Amino acid sequence: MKQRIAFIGGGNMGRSLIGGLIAKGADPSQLVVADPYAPTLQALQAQYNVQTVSNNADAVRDANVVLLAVKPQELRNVVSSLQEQILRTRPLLISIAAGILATDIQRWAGGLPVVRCMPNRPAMQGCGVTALYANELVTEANRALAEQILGAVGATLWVERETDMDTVTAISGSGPAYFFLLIEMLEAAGQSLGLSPDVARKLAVETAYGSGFMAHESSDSPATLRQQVTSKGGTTEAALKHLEANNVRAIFSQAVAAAAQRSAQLAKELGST
Ligand SMILES: NC(=O)C1=CN([C@@H]2O[C@H](COP(=O)(O)OP(=O)(O)OC[C@H]3O[C@@H](n4cnc5c(N)ncnc54)[C@H](OP(=O)(O)O)[C@@H]3O)[C@@H](O)[C@H]2O)C=CC1
Ligand SMILES: O=C(O)[C@@H]1CCC=N1
Repeated sequence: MKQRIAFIGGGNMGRSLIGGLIAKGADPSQLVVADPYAPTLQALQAQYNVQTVSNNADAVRDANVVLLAVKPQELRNVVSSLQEQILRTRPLLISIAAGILATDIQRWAGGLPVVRCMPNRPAMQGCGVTALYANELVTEANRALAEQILGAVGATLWVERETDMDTVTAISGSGPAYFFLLIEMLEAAGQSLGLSPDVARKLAVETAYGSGFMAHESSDSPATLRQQVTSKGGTTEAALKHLEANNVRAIFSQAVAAAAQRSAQLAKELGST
């Protein structure tokens, strides 16, 4: 069957998924995006030639998949206001919202099955990773369809316990921001030690790219790869000793825990009523 995917929300993540799908060969005529902000729609139309509408109901009319890409705070209103229509057409609902439980979305949708997932922004370049969760209402066909869509823009995996989605969000959903911060910090450090901004940026970005690529391709663990860079009595050892002495691991672990806690808190604040 030819898919018709309606994106509700054309912001950062909606755009990343649309861009990634089109780069992987999706036919733009299969994608429609709804967003209240006209310049967002104009930019998506100009860049990807997808159909754009300002009204969510128009977007879902002929869709067999509705991909919910609005902020968690908007999700209940968005889904509830589409309930009557989607109960008639019965599309597969896929939510990428942080925190919000599949059962809550399902209830707001009048009982339709929902695949909850957590992609990340590198989906835009086709190298994202998405963890998916499905409860018992979701059929094998629903699972296969969700996996096909998210799998077009990167790796996919399923988690069996919904509570794991909070951790997933903290690791891979938010994760690109941690790596971007590291790039920013390397760049700033290079500049403060006298490199020009261009040189510092290029060194930081290329190093992140090369390291990520190497970690992806290598059969060695990240720890082994790190050790291979760290010559005894050398420069890397000096840097890593400083980081370890200042509790970099504990700080990082606490930061990731804070993200996971926020995901769980979003579910409580915005759902389950
Ligand atoms: N950013 C990321 O890296 C990731 C985000 N997510 C999840 O994706 C979702 C979207 O995040 P993100 O793209 O960053 O957020 P953005 O704010 O960039 O995008 C959300 C878009 O939805 C639009 N919008 C607001 N209200 C409605 C509505 N009623 N109907 C249709 N569209 C609406 C917004 O318009 P306007 O700006 O005018 O309000 C905006 O363009 C969130 O739930 C987030 O948890 C998941 C993985 C990664
Ligand atoms: O920061 C957020 O809440 C969203 C979810 C994961 C990435 N961005």
